[in-house]
Amino acid sequence: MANVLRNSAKFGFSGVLSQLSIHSRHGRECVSPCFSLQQRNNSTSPKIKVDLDNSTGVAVLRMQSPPVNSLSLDFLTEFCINLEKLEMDKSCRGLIITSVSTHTHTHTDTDTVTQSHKTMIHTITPPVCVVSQTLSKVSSTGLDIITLPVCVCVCVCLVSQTLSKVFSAGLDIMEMYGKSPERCGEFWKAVQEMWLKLYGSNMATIAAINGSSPAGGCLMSIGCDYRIMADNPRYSIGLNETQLGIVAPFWFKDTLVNTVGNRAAELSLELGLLYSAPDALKIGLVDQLVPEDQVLSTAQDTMSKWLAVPDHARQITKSMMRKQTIDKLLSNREADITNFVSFITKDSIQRSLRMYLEMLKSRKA
Ligand SMILES: CCCCC/C=C/C(=O)SCCNC(=O)CCNC(=O)[C@H](O)C(C)(C)COP(=O)(O)OP(=O)(O)OC[C@H]1O[C@@H](n2cnc3c(N)ncnc32)[C@H](O)[C@@H]1OP(=O)(O)O
Repeated sequence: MANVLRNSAKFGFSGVLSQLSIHSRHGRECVSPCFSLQQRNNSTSPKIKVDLDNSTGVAVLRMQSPPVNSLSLDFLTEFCINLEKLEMDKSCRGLIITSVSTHTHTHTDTDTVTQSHKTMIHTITPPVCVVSQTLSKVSSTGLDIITLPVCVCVCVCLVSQTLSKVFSAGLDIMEMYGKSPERCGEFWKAVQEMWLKLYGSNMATIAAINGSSPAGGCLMSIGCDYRIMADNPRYSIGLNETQLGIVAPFWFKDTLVNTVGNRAAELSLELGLLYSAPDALKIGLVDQLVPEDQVLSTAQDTMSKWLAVPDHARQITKSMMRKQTIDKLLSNREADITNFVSFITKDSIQRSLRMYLEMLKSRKA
């Protein structure tokens, strides 16, 4: 019984990890050094960074895909792989999803070198910062220092692009514009997968929304168990699909109805409303507003309350609340993909997307 949700979500996509891996264009598994004794299972990859704190059982997943954390096929693939890894790790009980809080995006690369210096840190004017470390051995007399050449890790941080103040700008519109039906189908399957994994997760999940969160970004937020949003007048959240001339599918709608109720969802979806943080709180689209610099710490404090509830009781209850919604997509996945592909590839819809993209660009000018 305790695994109803997990089994339900896993049924129908066994071997997803391997399928997703071959879809990834980057396909780079993350190997990163351990910087903190508290943390393990850490991974650093181009679009997502995950830190699991072993002492609390809470993982923080940071989206770091400039400029706006849009959900491309590559991003979704990486997201699902990370989620699956955490789901399988029995020591991970809670997941916080957020966007990197700085304006800079970090590319991390690793290399091994041999050196004969003591520990040292070079800070070179951005964009390059080199950190290197070696081991030295002091003789028993304390007079001779035998410096051992050792393999050390060099992290090269390239400040390459700026990440806007967004949680996620939603689905990557470029994945839906001018693409072949096959590619659109592959993309949509990854969108489904992201939602199935998140909405059906056995972990307690909290969205720490530290930026705007339209459409697919909102879906990701309402796929979590709890939402904490930065109280910043610049940020908005909602399922605004109709504003793009497209239609949110039934499982986006169901997730919204489960969160805010039928009437608010109806208004919200038909008008494609994007809510300010206070308005989102008013309709229950988010659960709590806090000053921007407290979003993550509040999520961590809140998570400890969620984890105080015995896992099995929380998981069975979550399953009871969400299983029907999940099963509806599981039993209609192929039809949903077919619908999406035939809808999105229509000339009229492609024209709407082009106009929307032009509008986004002209707003900048
Ligand atoms: C049956 C079909 C169902 C499909 C369901 C669809 C779900 C979706 O999620 S559709 C995507 C909906 N998303 C949006 O409407 C958000 C659009 N973006 C924005 O409103 C803003 O970009 C912002 C508020 C998220 C951030 O604003 P700002 O910081 O001012 O950044 P810019 O607007 O200048 O954007 C920078 C850069 O990024 C491009 N971009 C923005 N959003 C997307 C996106 N969703 N996909 C792809 N690209 C996106 C934007 O065009 C800019 O590009 P450049 O001009 O080349 O720099």
